[in-house]
Amino acid sequence: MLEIKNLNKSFKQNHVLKDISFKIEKGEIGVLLGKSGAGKTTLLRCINGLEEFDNGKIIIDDKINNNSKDILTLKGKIGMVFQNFNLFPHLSVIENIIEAPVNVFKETKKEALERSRELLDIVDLKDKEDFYPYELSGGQQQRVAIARACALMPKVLCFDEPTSALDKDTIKSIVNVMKKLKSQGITILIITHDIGFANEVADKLITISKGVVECVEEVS
Ligand SMILES: Nc1ncnc2c1ncn2[C@@H]1O[C@H](COP(=O)(O)OP(=O)(O)OP(=O)(O)O)[C@@H](O)[C@H]1O
Repeated sequence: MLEIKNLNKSFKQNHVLKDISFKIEKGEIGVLLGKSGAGKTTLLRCINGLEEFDNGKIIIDDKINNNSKDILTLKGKIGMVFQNFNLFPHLSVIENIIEAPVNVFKETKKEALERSRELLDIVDLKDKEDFYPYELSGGQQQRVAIARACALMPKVLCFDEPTSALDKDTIKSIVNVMKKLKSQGITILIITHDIGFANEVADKLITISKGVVECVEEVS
């Protein structure tokens, strides 16, 4: 579950996020819509702890982040898949996925490898574990990035424009992966300008206009 309560964020005099509040239940997909400059990326960066916010709360299950100093309480609970995937070019697919669990979270390699292979199965890339990012298509790299973010077992997974630069069939495979993750109880938040994709995956459409939540719509 991800809940944002009365979150405010300014860059100097520019009040970019104004009293943002909404909630996405466990295993739901929320999509953030809004014109360029509305504040979507800034909100995602606040949720991920990449940006400090002025006041308000970010709640993930039973953990509360009142401001960025509390982000440690949420560490590992939020995963992020970036628009450019951010894979390590010199590491193979499986090495990319186990890197953070082993080096940052000090899991044993055996443990990390086991879960990574399960994740590669979910993203349908079982046969690509020894490939390097440059040997993969854009959609395959996207799926590796998703598996890597999931390797830390996040409660909430955020995506910034996951379908930009992908063709229709590849988008379909990303939709399938998202639905599988959702069925495992992961809460997902996506920024997209792709309305067709939004309608296909979203349980909730959250529209932001000039830093204000304009409407929250349940999708049946
Ligand atoms: N680091 C920063 N310093 C100052 N102002 C910023 C910074 N980052 C974003 N802004 C401002 O915050 C506002 C919202 O930007 P943001 O990138 O969140 O919009 P967006 O909805 O994600 O837009 P897009 O769809 O074009 O990516 C803009 O007015 C932008 O100029």
